[in-house]
Amino acid sequence: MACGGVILCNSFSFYQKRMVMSSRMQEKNYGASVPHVLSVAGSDSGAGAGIQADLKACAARGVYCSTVITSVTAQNTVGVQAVHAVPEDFVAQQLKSVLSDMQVDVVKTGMLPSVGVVKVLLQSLTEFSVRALVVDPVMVSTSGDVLAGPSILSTFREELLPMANIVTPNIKEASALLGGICLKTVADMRNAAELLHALGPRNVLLKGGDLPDSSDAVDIFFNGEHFYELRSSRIKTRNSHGTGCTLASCIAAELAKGSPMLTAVRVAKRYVETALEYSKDILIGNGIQGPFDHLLRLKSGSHSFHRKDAFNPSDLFLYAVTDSGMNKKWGRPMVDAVAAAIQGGATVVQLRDKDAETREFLETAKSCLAVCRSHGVLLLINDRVDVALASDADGVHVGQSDMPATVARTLLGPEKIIGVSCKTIEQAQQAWIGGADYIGCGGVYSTNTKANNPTIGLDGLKTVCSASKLPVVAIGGINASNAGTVMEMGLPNLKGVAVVSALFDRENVLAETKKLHALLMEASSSSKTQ
Ligand SMILES: Nc1ncnc2c1ncn2[C@@H]1O[C@H](COP(=O)(O)OP(=O)(O)O)[C@@H](O)[C@H]1O
Ligand SMILES: Cc1ncc(COP(=O)(O)O)c(N)n1
Ligand SMILES: [Mg+2]
Repeated sequence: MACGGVILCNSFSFYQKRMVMSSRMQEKNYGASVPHVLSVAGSDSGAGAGIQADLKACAARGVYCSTVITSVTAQNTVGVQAVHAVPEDFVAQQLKSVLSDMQVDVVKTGMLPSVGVVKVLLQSLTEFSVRALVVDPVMVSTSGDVLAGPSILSTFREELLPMANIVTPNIKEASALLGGICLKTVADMRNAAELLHALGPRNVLLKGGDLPDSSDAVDIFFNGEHFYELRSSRIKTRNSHGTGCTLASCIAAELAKGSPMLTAVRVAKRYVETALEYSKDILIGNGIQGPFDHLLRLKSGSHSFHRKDAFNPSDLFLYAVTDSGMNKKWGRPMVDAVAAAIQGGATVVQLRDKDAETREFLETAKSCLAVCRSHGVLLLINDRVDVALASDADGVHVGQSDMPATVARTLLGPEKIIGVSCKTIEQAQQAWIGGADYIGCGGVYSTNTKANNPTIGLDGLKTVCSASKLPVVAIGGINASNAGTVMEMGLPNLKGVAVVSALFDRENVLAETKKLHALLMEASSSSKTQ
């Protein structure tokens, strides 16, 4: 029986090395090491598969990925146009550079174009210990182009597979490794997985993405004792280029985080399925097989929806905060009220609904967002970071007992807008440190929309505005009778007023918004001339 996986051969020295290294680093206070996968694979210029897929998969799974490039392919969604192998001694140099310096947890292999490259890799693995080796025995691209010829097969079988903690062939690769046997059914796949296991890898995952006539995507996992049939529905999409590379990288990433093998495989399969489902309609390239979006960020067709500019403090000028109770009372859907406020001159809308069920809130957010986007007006969501993310609204507004701005910023990313309700200088300072874009300051006057909310008055507003490093919108009991007074004070950083009842607890939202807008225009021009 062969060695049976890197972990058994080298685990002691790995842990020893890691302990010495990390204590040295900690002494110097450089911080904690992170899970790390080294991908040894080919470059795909179209970036759907190969090294590029591995980098994206590891990034998506929260694992650092270093890369040793074995081959450079000129490739796109049509196929592989040319292959340029990296000289073997240069592959060796890359391996040495990475492994002699960085603490690699798991090595994942993809395209290994020659016997020499496999030998160089195996040599490095004897010099530098890692916890696990994931082998994706890439041979032929889905487009049918050869990435590693049949001369590689015996080295794979006799030298690489025995070192692997897991090998992840697709149907064609399994067939080639087993001398050309025919794989047509799940039963054939089980049989092949067992035969492959006998070659020495600790675990086998035989991927069935290309199994003919299967309505499910079925993979067979075999650990030498048990078979597991991993099934998911087959997603109808052309965008499946790089699924194999991604699956293997994700397995490596999960192993690097410390997951057991079967868990890593299950997570990886679920991840590929999720990414394919998300990306099923995106269009990149004109060939038959497109790449998918590993980071679940590319929104198909949504670019026409995007607002023109980043946050501009003058957007706070007339800030409409909705109230579902008021709109119900007046018998109008939220989206109509929002449309009327925008037509009347509202410059930003905040969707505030403390009672709605999540599904209903999300639907409302999506329909209001469509209206806001078509008018170039920002839509913020009160409190619910999840709803802001799910609807792709422009940001959130959080109160002092909601999610802290700094946590919301981590979840929402750098470009979403975050507003924080503040009553004091300290809270305003904290909002700034937490990465907020503006603060809402109040209640300036007393209001029915918020119970037990002490007012800070115009003096409190002035105190906070003077100290704030962020633009401020005044809130709380503001209406047509007092908005002028607030704006005419000409307070530093005060960019506008936020209004609830004065717009939405009225019969005619359009008329009320227009009135308030006109009044604010007049007040701000008179404060400028003072
Ligand atoms: N259309 C699909 N829907 C869902 N999962 C898929 C689909 N195509 C492939 N997969 C999954 O993606 C992974 C990679 O499989 P496969 O495409 O067979 O590998 P390769 O890219 O190496 O040919 C497997 O887990 C497989 O089940
Ligand atoms: C550099 C490189 N590595 C691997 C693959 C396999 O990916 P797929 O099976 O999705 O074509 C590829 N096409 N190119
Ligand atoms: Mg493949």
